[in-house]
Amino acid sequence: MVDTSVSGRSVLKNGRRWVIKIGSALLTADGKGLDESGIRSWVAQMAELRNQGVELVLVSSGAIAAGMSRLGWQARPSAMHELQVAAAVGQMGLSQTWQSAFAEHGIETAQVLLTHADLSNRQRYLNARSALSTMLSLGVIPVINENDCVVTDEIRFGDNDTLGALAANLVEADVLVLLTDQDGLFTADPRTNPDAVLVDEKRASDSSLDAMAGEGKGALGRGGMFTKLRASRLAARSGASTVIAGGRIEQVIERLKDGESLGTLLLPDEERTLARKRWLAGHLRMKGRLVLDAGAVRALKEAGSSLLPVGVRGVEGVFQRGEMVACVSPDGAEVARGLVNYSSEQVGKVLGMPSHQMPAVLGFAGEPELVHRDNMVVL
Ligand SMILES: Nc1ncnc2c1ncn2[C@@H]1O[C@H](COP(=O)(O)OP(=O)(O)O)[C@@H](O)[C@H]1O
Ligand SMILES: N[C@@H](CCC(=O)OP(=O)(O)O)C(=O)O
Repeated sequence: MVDTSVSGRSVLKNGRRWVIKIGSALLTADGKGLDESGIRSWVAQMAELRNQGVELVLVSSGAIAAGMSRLGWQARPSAMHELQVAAAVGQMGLSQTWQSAFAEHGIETAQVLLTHADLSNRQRYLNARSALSTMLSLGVIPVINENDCVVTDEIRFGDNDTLGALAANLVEADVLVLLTDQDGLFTADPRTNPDAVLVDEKRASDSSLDAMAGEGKGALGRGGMFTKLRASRLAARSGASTVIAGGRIEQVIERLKDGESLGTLLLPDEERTLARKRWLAGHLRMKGRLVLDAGAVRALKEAGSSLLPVGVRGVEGVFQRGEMVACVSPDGAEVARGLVNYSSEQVGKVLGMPSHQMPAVLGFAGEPELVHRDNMVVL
C-alpha cells in the first residue's frame, strides 16, 4: 500500500497557501484595545511570507475586545445584543488597523465577514470560495472574522478557531496557523500546571491530545485549546497541517516558514488531494447528471480540465448552484462528480455553447466552467 501520510516541519517550508488565525487573547493587548505594535509586527512577517510566494488568508478575532475598549466597557458583557454591538463597533477599528498596517507594505486587504452556516450552505460555500480565490489571485489578503451581528452561539463560545479551519478547507490551504498567547499546546493548561510541557508534533487525530486540551478557556478569547484541537482535525479533513504557536515569539511566522521547530504541529493523516477526493466522493448527495460528449470526457480524464458547457450534451435532474452532479459519458458511465456552478435550468440553456456566449443567454456573467476542476473528482 502506498504511504500517503505526511510528516514533519517540511510541510511548513513547502506550503504555498497559509491561513493565519490570530486570537483575541493576542490581539487585544490583555483587554486594553488592539495591540497595534503586535499587529505591525505580524503584518511585516506576513508581507515577508508573501514575498516568498506564499498566498495568505488572515482570520482575525478581536472585534468584541476592541469594541469594549472603544465603548469604555471594562468587563465583557454577557447579554448577546451587547456583545453584538461591541463586535460591530470593534470590527470597524479592527479592519482599519489591518488595512493601514498592510498598506505600509503596499498590500491590499479585503474584509470578509462569514458565519459557519454560510459555509455549510453549498451555494454560499461556492460563492465564498470563488470570491476568496479571486482575491488570492489578485494578491489581496482576505481578513476574515465572524459576522457577529447575525450569530449567537459562536459569540457565546468565542470560537474563531473553527472559522480558521473552515477557511483552510475553503481555500484548500496547506497550513493553518493558530497564533495565541501560549507557545503551543502543552500537556496541560500551563496557567494552572507549571510542569506542563510543550507538545512538538503529533497527528491531529491522536486521541491522547484530548485530555491535554481539556475544556480550558482563556479570559478574552474563550475557546482555549479545546477549539484549537478540534479546528486542527477539521483542517486535516482537507489535508491541511495546523500549527498552534505563540504569537509573541519573535518573528514566529517567518521562523515557522523556515521550518524551525516552534509551537505544536498537528498533521493530517493523509495528503490534500486524497482527503479532498474522499470528501467530495463520499459526503454529498448527487442531485443530477450532465451528459458529456467524447471530447469533454477526454478533457476531464486526460487533460485534467474543468468542465465547460461546450462539451455538455444533456442535463438530467433538478439542481441548484453548488449542488453535486455526476458527469457521465455518452453511454452513461460516470466519469467524474463535482459541485456545479449553475442550476439545472441554466445549464439547459447553455448546452454545447462556448463559454463567452453564456452571459448573453443567462443575463449575467458567472464562471466560464460548469464544474471547476478544483470542485471535481475524476473517477
Ligand atoms: N493544554 C493547554 N496548553 C496551552 N494552553 C491551554 C491548554 N489548555 C488550556 N489552555 C488555555 O488556552 C488559552 C488560549 O486560548 P484562547 O484564550 O481561546 O486564545 P485565543 O483567543 O488565542 O483563541 C491559553 O491562555 C491557556 O490558558
Ligand atoms: N468574532 C469575535 C469572537 C471570536 C473570538 O474571540 O475567537 P477566539 O480568538 O478564537 O477566541 C470577535 O472578533 O471578537
